[in-house]
Amino acid sequence: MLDQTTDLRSLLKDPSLLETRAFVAGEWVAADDGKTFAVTNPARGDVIAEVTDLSRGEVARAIAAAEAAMKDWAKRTGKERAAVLRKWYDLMVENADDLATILTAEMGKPLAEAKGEILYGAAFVEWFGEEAKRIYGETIPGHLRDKRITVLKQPVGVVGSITPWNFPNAMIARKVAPALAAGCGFVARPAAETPLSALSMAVLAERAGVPKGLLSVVTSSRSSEVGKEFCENPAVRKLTFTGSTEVGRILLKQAADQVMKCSMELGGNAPFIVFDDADLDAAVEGAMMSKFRNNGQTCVCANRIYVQAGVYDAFAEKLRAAVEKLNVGDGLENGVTTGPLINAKAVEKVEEHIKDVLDHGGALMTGGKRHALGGTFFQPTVVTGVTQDMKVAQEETFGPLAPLFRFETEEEAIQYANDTIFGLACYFYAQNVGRVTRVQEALEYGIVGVNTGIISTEVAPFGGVKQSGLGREGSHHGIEDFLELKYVCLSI
Ligand SMILES: NC(=O)C1=CN([C@@H]2O[C@H](COP(=O)(O)OP(=O)(O)OC[C@H]3O[C@@H](n4cnc5c(N)ncnc54)[C@H](O)[C@@H]3O)[C@@H](O)[C@H]2O)C=CC1
Ligand SMILES: O=C(O)[C@H](O)CS(=O)(=O)O
Repeated sequence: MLDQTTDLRSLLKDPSLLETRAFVAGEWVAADDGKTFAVTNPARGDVIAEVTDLSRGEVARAIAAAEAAMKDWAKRTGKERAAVLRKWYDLMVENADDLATILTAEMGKPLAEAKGEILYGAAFVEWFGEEAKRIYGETIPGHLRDKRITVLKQPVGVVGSITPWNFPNAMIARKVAPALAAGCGFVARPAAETPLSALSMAVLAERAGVPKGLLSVVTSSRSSEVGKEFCENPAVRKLTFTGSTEVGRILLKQAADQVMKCSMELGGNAPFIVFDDADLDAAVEGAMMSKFRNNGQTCVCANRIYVQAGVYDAFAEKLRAAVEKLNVGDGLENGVTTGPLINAKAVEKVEEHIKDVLDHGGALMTGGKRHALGGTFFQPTVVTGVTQDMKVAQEETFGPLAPLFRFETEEEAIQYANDTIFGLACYFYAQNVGRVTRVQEALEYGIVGVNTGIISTEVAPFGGVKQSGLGREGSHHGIEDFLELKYVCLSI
């Protein structure tokens, strides 16, 4: 357990994994002006570390080092790059327990979920290490007898990465792995709430043999300053961002001045549809996993649960029973299924959505209030009688609130589900093959879970349509965004 007297290092098998200095140009550094920012444990509010707080000028140094280091790195063979990534993967797996403890300490998710995230993040490093050996170009039959056409795939250049607090390991891994596999340099700016996970990844990257300067982790509380450096520094040729659509828009506007390649993994508003031919027990299990994973703090969480009229009451009752079995507590405690929310603002968002439902005719089925543990703990909540005009239908709650909407027909469900500016993930439960085919084709989303509430894997393309983002991460598609195509026309 963490508290004022128990230092996080004392919980680790390898205390050297807890780094609080920034990793810049291959060196562990304090800020030039000595500034630091505090990292707190969300379960208790205790400060668990003071981390280097870099300014924009120091970020520029990291970018310059990445540009210099990638000259040799890009010349290495795919197999050579693969060997380094494989070693990094092996070290992540060997140290998974410590990485998970660090992650739970700064983010709050239960240790079992944190361990799952570490292995999920490591899987991207393993996957793209393998992809490094398969960056194939092509030859194209010439358009004239004396012309020979080839297409080369080359690294895009230095990559700037900005990631959120909710998956402080996997969101970086999902970006850095394809970037290094492609031959790029990489500068990561993790969320100020959760920098320790990124720093622990860098400790292991150094041990794995990632060349000095190729990878930097620029910890900073000044997110907009770092974003501007990424968008304005001519050495940066690619920006990869995971976070809210609001911030994604800001970054896209900033990146436009340099016509910079951007990958955007943004907000969601996932519908979860239960048809009357669904396996209800399976649907409840899927809803629980989709809605309450990471305490509802994921961009692919079920944000709206639509249930066909004929099974609405039965589903609602089963869901209530399952929700009331959740065990809310400190993520470092064994058996806890649901940790704290990341901060007070997150609690206020959940309360605002619940109040709006109740003020407009909805009803509380279970939960609804701050948890007796205090702080940012909140009761897992189910509300019923929710309609499309309520806030929770249009905004991402990002917390443990399951709002139930009733619908009559398949057409109505599809219309409601698509009635949003977002298009990241959606889910539905049905068994009729005609319905499954029609619905999966009609839903306007980048990811569709059919009879499952969990879709996260390194082998599939993760990403959204509409205002949920640009590009895809993971799968063999995921490396393309870190490569440029070069067309060579040879006249003989
Ligand atoms: N599509 C996806 O895969 C994911 C989307 N999200 C979305 O992000 C939101 C929650 O995560 P948050 O971290 O609160 O999102 P956020 O968008 O506020 O912050 C994300 C990251 O951007 C940084 N940032 C904020 N303003 C910036 C600026 N002007 N310039 C540069 N960097 C800036 C933050 O410090 C953080 O590191 C939700 O909307 C959620 O759906 C979160 C995780 C995954
Ligand atoms: O940040 C997120 O919410 C993640 O992208 C969700 S997932 O990759 O773990 O599904």
